Amino acid sequence: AVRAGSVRGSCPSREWSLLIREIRTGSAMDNSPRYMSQEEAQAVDEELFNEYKFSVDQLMELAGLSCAVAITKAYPVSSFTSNFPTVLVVCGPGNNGGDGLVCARHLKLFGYLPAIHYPKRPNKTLFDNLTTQCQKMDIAFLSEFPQEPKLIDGAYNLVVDAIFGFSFKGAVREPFGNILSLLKRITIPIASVDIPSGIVNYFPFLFNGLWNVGHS
Ligand SMILES: NC(=O)C1=CN([C@@H]2O[C@H](COP(=O)(O)OP(=O)(O)OC[C@H]3O[C@@H](n4cnc5c(N)ncnc54)[C@H](OP(=O)(O)O)[C@@H]3O)[C@@H](O)[C@H]2O)[C@H](O)CC1
Repeated sequence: AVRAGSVRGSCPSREWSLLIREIRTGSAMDNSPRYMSQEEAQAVDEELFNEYKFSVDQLMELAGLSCAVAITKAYPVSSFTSNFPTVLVVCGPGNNGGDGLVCARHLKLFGYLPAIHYPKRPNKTLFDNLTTQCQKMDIAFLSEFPQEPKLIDGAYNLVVDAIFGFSFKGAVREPFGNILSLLKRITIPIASVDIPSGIVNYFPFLFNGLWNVGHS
């Protein structure tokens, strides 16, 4: 459901080589994620929607909850050095962003202090409702993204990247280009929902048709 890592320009080579090995083998280590092709993922989607009658709301709730649970294991509140377990959740314009809204809600229930940046909101009831639910839980929405990496490092313990999932393509458009370039320069960890945003641009030859099956 969630990948710990980053889209940093100077990511440690060991992290990248592990990632590449996982992608190539699909099972490099115990507990490593499995991967399927984009076509296989679409076929699973079709089956879940058409044959098993799941709704997108259901799948998104499971995805967001799974991400929040994964974060409690990878980044427990007790591991933070700050007294305030703040987390910045950055949500994109598609369903990956919806996963992030659900994740933020569950993080709050798990004792974290999430804040959300959601700069491009789709005009759909599903996303309006998820936004309302977060607001009703007193989760702050930041209208502006902090423009200095040190401001993010100083105010938060973790960033949840729910910007782009498997429908990202092409050169990144604003305001997300600016956001990704700032996230490359922060030092706190980034937990990515489904796949690290922007990583396709780093390894297009690897990501041609390969996607994490753990996203839902
Ligand atoms: N399959 C499942 O079981 C579930 C998956 N979930 C999650 O949903 C995402 C995939 O969601 P989708 O909406 O298809 O895609 P994204 O979240 O990646 O967002 C697509 C939008 O992003 C914008 N976009 C695309 N490329 C760029 C770019 N280069 N620059 C800027 N913006 C870009 C674009 O929006 P526009 O408004 O700009 O047109 C796309 O529409 C999957 O990864 C899972 O995380 C669900 O939770 C349900 C279950």
